[in-house]
Amino acid sequence: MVVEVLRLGHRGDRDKRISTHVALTARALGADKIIFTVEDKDVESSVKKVVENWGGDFKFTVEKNWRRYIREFKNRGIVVHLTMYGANVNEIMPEVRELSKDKDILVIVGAEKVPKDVYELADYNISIGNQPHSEVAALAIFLDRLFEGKTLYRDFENAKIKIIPSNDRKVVIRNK
Ligand SMILES: C[S@@+](CC[C@H](N)C(=O)[O-])C[C@H]1O[C@@H](n2cnc3c(N)ncnc32)[C@H](O)[C@@H]1O
Repeated sequence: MVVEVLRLGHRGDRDKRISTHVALTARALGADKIIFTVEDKDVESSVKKVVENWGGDFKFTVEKNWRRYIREFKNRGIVVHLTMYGANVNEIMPEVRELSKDKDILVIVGAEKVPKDVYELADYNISIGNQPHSEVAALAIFLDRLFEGKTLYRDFENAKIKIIPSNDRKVVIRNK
């Protein structure tokens, strides 16, 4: 299964930090690729620097024609839109996990108001509770439920920096 995250919208300076966090959270919690719908070279270079230092093969792309991307994705996988209006993640996740055994997943998270047709394009509109919070939190919980915690142990290939988990000190390995 390949997991991709579509970051729908990005309001320039205002969203630089949170959009970067969406991408880093996607990578750290098991997604393979992030797709932005708006170009931002600063965000792109921050994410690429993390990949260069911390390893793995996480992809960063920009797709301005995101509706076409979603439609084409549906030929190979399922589309999940995270929204506070959706069906509760607790009820819907077993079904999504079952489908993920032989299908890829595209997870959509918004920045500002999400256009109405996204709700129709998505196969699943899923809420992480029905209170407004953050796309970073919503994405983190969704991915953690999808992978059932396993990606928290993931090793990233070709990492220049690696942490050895420790309860009482910082242990960092740097590969030249
Ligand atoms: C700050 S919110 C803006 C939402 C916007 N007001 C709207 O009506 O779509 C940004 C994104 O966070 C995610 N989000 C926020 N709260 C959520 C929740 N309770 N469940 C799932 N996703 C949520 C959604 O992906 C949303 O598009």
